[in-house]
Amino acid sequence: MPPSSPAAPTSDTDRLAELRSRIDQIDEQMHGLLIERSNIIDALVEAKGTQNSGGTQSAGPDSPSDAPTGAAFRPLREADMMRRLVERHEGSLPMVTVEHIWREIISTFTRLQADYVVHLDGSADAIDMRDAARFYFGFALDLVTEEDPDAVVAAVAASTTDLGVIALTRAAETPWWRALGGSGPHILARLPFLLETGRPADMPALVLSPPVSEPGDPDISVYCVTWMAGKRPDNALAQAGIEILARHTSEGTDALIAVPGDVTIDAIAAILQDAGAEPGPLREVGGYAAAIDLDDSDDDDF
Ligand SMILES: O=C(O)C(=O)C[C@]1(C(=O)O)C=C[C@@H](O)C=C1
Repeated sequence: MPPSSPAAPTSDTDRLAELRSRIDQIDEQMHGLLIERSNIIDALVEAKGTQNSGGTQSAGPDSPSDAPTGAAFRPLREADMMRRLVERHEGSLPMVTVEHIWREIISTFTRLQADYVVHLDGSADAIDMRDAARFYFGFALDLVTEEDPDAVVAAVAASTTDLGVIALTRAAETPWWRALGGSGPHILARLPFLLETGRPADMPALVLSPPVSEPGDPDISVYCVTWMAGKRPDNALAQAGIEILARHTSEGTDALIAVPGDVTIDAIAAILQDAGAEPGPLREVGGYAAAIDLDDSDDDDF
């Protein structure tokens, strides 16, 4: 028998090798771009002044800052970036996967600017809460589970750097939001940001932070308000696009409401008054970027 010679490459194996080589090139480009992005973040950290505020250590990518986390976070900028990703996206890669990759990148670069931990609401389902926190803040971050929403608020209030995540429960056990606002914690974001039926990490939650240095003008402002027990101004509020995020009723009703940015505080008070709810003073306690509903999109690629 003649010695067998190696099989000549078939056109299929050629094609496979060519595609893998193209994937390697793309991976190299992506890696190079991430390295370039991290170099830009180093310069941005200096420009933003989020470096170590006066300690002996110099802060840089290897030594996260002890500057307030609020100085590092730019939630509205993050929302703009996410909107552009949604607009540009096409093809078979699920949009929520793109969101996840970018959340990991942004969280990592935030972590280079401020050293913080995230306090989680232990009264919520532990797996759902952890999924939401990991999806939004990445896998490198320290998570601390607190007993309940009040303990999360207290932990964020006791720190200049830490964040909190509280599950949104319409009928709340306590009016935990009373301690928000002013120099206390603020609501910074609402999760999830991209809405899609069946998406992973879909537990509705609010993110708390120390006051951010440039809060900007959020699409949705969040207010605390009280009204008379037994009154249900839900429909009147809904007609103005106002959502009751959570409420707690004892002698009166304490509510946390989400209000479109163009509705004034006087207009909210008037709606409640007209509905016979006799509201107390309204206090703004934060705001967030409006979510993007992928199910509503005209684009079939989602
Ligand atoms: O733009 C900034 O101010 C940044 O710090 C950069 C960056 C990012 O990685 O793109 C990180 C954190 C902010 O929340 C927003 C964006």
